[in-house]
Amino acid sequence: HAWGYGAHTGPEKWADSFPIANGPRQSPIDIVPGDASYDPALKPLVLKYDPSTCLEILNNGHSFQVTFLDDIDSSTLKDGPVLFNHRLKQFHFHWGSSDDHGSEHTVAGTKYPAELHLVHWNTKYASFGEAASQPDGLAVVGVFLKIGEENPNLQKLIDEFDSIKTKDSQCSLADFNPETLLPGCLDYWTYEGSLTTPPLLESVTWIVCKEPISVSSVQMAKFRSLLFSGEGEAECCMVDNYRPPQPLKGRTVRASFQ
Ligand SMILES: NS(=O)(=O)c1nccs1
Ligand SMILES: [Zn+2]
Repeated sequence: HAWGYGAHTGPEKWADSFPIANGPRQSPIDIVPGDASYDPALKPLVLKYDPSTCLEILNNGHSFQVTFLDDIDSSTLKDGPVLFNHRLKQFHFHWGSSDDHGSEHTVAGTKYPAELHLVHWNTKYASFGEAASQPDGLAVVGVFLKIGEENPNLQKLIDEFDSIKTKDSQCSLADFNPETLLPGCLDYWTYEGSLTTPPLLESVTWIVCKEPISVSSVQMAKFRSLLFSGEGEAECCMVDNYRPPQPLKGRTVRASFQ
């Protein structure tokens, strides 16, 4: 039966179908700033996004996701810890059932109410699918959400939720600029990890921003009004769609800042 976040399908069960769940470079992790090593050779992140490449917003039964046209180099990630150009494929979120938890990465044990993932693939490969099977195939930028001021840019996505309430629903989304979801400061931690959802492939260079963006408690409640369940099925609120931190297994976390 398909993977999920419920008692019988959740992260503790994923290894049954995806044994890499117990692999050497799994994500997320608890980032301990005191243990991270500042690397002066790390370049600033260069993120250039083109809003016209935004295609649609969808509910895939695990999260809500905004997908981008990735057949040309119009929304890209360069520099930072990566050696090659990467193209934006999609972004999505993970969140909790209340404001005191929900992020996947944690910072010295601190949990945020949600975490944004901007998923990019290395254009030295032909497609996302091929890149996802390579150790240097993907680069995911993680941004924490912290309870505070209402976020007008997130609100543009929340305003579409009535159209994507149930699993496998989608609607078109034009001219959304993901740059509006980035924090002002792009200081980051970086480490070699994996997808945090099955198939848990160990192909991700993680780039986790130190500075969170804001979200209001009311906006978080609207995230929780989405459903894991499909139309006509018993309603199951989309909450706690996060994997907990995994063993570091000797990996080094580098910091782009002192
Ligand atoms: N949560 S994640 O960004 O690691 C991801 N999982 C599957 C595709 S992208
Ligand atoms: Zn994710």
